[in-house]
Amino acid sequence: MKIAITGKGGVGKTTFAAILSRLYAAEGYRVLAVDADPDANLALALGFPDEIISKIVPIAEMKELIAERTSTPTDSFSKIFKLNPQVDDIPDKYCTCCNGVNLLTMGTVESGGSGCVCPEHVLLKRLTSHLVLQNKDVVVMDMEAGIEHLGRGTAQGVNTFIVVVEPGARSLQTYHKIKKLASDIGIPKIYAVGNKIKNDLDKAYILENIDPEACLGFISYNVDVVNSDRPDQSPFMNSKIVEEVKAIKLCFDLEKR
Ligand SMILES: Nc1ncnc2c1ncn2[C@@H]1O[C@H](COP(=O)(O)OP(=O)(O)OP(=O)(O)O)[C@@H](O)[C@H]1O
Repeated sequence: MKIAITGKGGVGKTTFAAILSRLYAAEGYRVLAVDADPDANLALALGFPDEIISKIVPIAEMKELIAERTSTPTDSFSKIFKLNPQVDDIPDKYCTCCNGVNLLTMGTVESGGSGCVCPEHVLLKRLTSHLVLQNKDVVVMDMEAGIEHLGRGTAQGVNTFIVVVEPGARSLQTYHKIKKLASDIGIPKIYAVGNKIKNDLDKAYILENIDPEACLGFISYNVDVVNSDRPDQSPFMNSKIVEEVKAIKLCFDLEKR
């Protein structure tokens, strides 16, 4: 199963992706968590210690690897390069494992843009679409905020989108844009998780503005989660949010059965 966690900026994608990854790992799944959001720090949210985080090099910054796989020189990338670089060995060789979760950090393609075709981008795109899955494998991708990445095809090969929404009009607007784009790339149904919920009115507002059957559940606004966004902390240490994500995961697993 390859799940992309998407949504507007700051809604809680990284928090949710980290807890979901840890929950699948605790059940014995081989979990590959992919940090595809240049603004996120999925390693931190997963509870990786500082000494491990400081050694992580994003794939997009591995100039020699990109040059070797796309057959371009490292110093000045030529305009001619391989569009089908070998990527099958990359997850095993370059991911960092901690707390039962294998993490692959994609990084930023500086020269990006919606139509970007450069060696770095070609490698990342091929990598996400070729993450090979076996029976008990789950790939959880923490996506860049918004919808531009869908246009760039970063989510190729993903079979499920979970959109994190908060009770606000802009976040729900993003949900509808993602729904449309997902359907354009052949994903008929997307799911939603309501985050930062303060009361029943928040829940009702979300349910009125999305397809109610797409809603997997809600996560309460929790000030301890804000405080867990610090080194050597993780939202996974907060039992209340973990229980809420467990209930959401159960609903999702039943849907997918
Ligand atoms: N349920 C919650 N209650 C309170 N704060 C939360 C909750 N979920 C997430 N947050 C806080 O909201 C902020 C944004 O969360 P997070 O980084 O997970 O969002 P994101 O969607 O990945 O953001 P970005 O788009 O910037 O990558 C963080 O400070 C996080 O601690």
